[in-house]
Amino acid sequence: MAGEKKDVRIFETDDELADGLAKYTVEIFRKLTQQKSNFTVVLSGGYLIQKLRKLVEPPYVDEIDWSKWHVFWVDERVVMKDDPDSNYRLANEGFLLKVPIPPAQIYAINDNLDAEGAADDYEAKVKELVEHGVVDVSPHTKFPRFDLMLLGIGHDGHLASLFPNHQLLQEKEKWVTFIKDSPKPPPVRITFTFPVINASAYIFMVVAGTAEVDAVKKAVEGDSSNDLLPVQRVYLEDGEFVWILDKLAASRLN
Ligand SMILES: O=C(O)[C@H](O)[C@@H](O)[C@H](O)[C@H](O)COP(=O)(O)O
Repeated sequence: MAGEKKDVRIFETDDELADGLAKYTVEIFRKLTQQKSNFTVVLSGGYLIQKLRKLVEPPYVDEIDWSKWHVFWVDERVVMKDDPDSNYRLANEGFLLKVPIPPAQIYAINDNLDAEGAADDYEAKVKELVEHGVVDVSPHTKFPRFDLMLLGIGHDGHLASLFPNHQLLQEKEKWVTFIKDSPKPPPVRITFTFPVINASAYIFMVVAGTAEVDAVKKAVEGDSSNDLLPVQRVYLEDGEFVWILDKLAASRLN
């Protein structure tokens, strides 16, 4: 994670973090939609969704033109959309149902397909949206360039479904791929690859509580080991990576 601008914002309480996350999301939305009419947002699963709770309340909810939003998932579990493990379901119930984003602009995975089929289908969908000018494209790498990725990490430093020491960390061609042996259950998932993540305009990495303190310290402060965590392998070619932490997640930072 060298190269790009690194920004660390620390909040005292969970409510202040949710407030800050809503405020920065509004700021980025306003900034980017001065030039264009679409705002492409990528969500992870995990507790990120619950941290978006202030964005769906006044004043923030009224500061966004939700008709401009197009919503994607950085990773998804290969389960039915109504399964308790579905990241779509989590986001839908905790966030999307509370805001007027046109349903056709919410891109869930096809839950009738197996992992490989769902990954190919999702990549084809993103390609179509690139062709129609909905999703931008990186002028350097030709990978899709999403406006804002709202992500979380695991205690092992994974992001999306890109886990330590897994061969998917090496994927350089595909936009979307699949995994059948995820160490975090459930095992079968699809995920965006590093080249897609690295093409993003903004990433907000939201971490709260003590579970990921070591991963946060290693990623934010760096270390001399060659054993990079997945989150340390993010290298935004032309973007901004913002850590949004509560004071517990930041408690081991110098
Ligand atoms: O499907 C998933 O498991 C998530 O999308 C995953 O990428 C998540 O963002 C991190 O694992 C952090 O999860 P927690 O917030 O639960 O720690």
